[in-house]
Amino acid sequence: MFDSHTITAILVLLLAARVAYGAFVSWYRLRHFPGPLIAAISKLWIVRGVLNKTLHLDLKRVCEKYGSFVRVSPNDIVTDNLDHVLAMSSVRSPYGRSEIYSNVKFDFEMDHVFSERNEGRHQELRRKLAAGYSGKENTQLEAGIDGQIRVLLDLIDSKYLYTESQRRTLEFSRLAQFFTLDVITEVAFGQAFGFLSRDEDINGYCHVAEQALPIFEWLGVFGTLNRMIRLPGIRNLTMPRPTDKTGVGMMMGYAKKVVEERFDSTKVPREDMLGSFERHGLSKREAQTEATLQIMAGSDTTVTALRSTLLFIMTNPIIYAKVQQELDADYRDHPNDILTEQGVISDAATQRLTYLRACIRESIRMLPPAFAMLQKQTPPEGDVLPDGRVIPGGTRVGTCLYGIVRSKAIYGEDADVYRPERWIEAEKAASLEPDDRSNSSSAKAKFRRMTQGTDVVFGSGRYQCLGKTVAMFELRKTLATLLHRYDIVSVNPSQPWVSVPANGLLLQSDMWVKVTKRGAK
Ligand code: HEM
Repeated sequence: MFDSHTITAILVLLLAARVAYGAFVSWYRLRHFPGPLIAAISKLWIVRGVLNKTLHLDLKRVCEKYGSFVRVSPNDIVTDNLDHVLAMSSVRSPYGRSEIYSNVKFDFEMDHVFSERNEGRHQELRRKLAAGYSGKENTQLEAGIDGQIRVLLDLIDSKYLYTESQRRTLEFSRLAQFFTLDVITEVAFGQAFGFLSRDEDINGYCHVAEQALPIFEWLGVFGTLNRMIRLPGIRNLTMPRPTDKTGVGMMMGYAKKVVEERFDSTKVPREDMLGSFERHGLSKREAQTEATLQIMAGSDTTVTALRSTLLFIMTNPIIYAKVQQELDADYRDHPNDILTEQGVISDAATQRLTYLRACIRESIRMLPPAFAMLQKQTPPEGDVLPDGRVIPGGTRVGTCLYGIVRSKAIYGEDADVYRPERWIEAEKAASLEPDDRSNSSSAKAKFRRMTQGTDVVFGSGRYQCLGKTVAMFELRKTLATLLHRYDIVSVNPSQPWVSVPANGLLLQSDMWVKVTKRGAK
């Protein structure tokens, strides 16, 4: 018989063979896709990026090094190929959503439109939601947003202006967070939660939501862990509930209460977003989940765009001067219709502010507020790339967003520079040219490509962000009003803010500014 040493040696050999076999199988599946060696056999490469908070930049770096389709984990490919990214989400694409979308499900009884992986139900949900989100059936959208901008202005005027007698500074990132939460609750429920009017993080909501983001990020990397916390028996302890006093649960409770009041068969639906959802057949239960999703999807994203556009403008004196000149000229030329009843710059007026709109677009390009890979999944039969390589069925293919928005091929040699003028120049050149779709190097094609590359920050095709219209509407009006009314400068130019990636979003803090009121222009 074998002695104990021999048995141990055999066991070690068997174990080593099992590990080697596992590594081989793992590598073999996507062997024709280059990438960091460690990524072929484990998720360690992604884990390192998450730990260092550099994953979005690491992805760009590997796409530059290995080509447009790079393997970043045993079953993950990432691409900076804009055409492929658009094709994966197009209406007729055979790709579907990968399981990472299930990670954003917060109500364990029901998927919302962002977590739904069943294509039929996803389409059905979008059909019920689209009109409400588009603003067409929401006659109160502008007035609702104006009301919150008014609260913001009054708060700044009364508490945060820097004057000769009161040398006060403002931590803008915090106020901006309160503002976007109030706007989105106003838009979603027809009544703002009231963060701004109390100038307070009610029940520590923002704090808890911020703390949760890194946890969600890890759950996204380790899908098994994520499935575990949703198991019956465990989920009651780990998942948010409408009875919670803070965090997502608090918003679920608020949504439940408002929807209960609103979805009453004896009442005629209002002309707002919830009313539109009801008219298009969304059930009461679905409306509660969708309204909570709006808060999750629409606040952290829009607030980053608001803060970053302000940051880019106030730290570029030449750009800042041009923005204010444009605003002042519009004020002089249209004194009677630039402001709404609430003293906010009207949406119609913001359409005339070409330069400001270019600034917003350029900020979204430079610092996309949401940059997770948002992996789609190949159909069971796989996909064949134009170069003949086969991506096997069930492979996750993610977007390398920084590789697209900072692409020199699309945006030119100065792709890393904040230059709003690029949009105005490109649009003008495109408008001077006859339409010729066959010419891919034409000014028209170049402008279209730039637009597609930046629009992809909102996703595309059948998965495109439903809140894009609302977000852009809010950004245009808020920035135009703030920059017309105030001079805003950074208190600490060597570190104007702290901005940290978490779960594919950016979290900012310590954005201290000095706000002074501008005279009549
Ligand atoms: C600058 C602000 C925003 C950015 C950058 C952004 C970005 C995105 C992205 C990247 C997606 C996913 C696309 C995909 O799955 O491929 C998405 C989906 C979504 N967003 Fe936004 N978003 C923003 C603002 C908003 C706002 C304000 C709302 C709500 C009013 C909102 C509601 C949604 C919803 C409901 C979805 C799910 C769409 C679906 O699954 O079909 N977003 N957004």
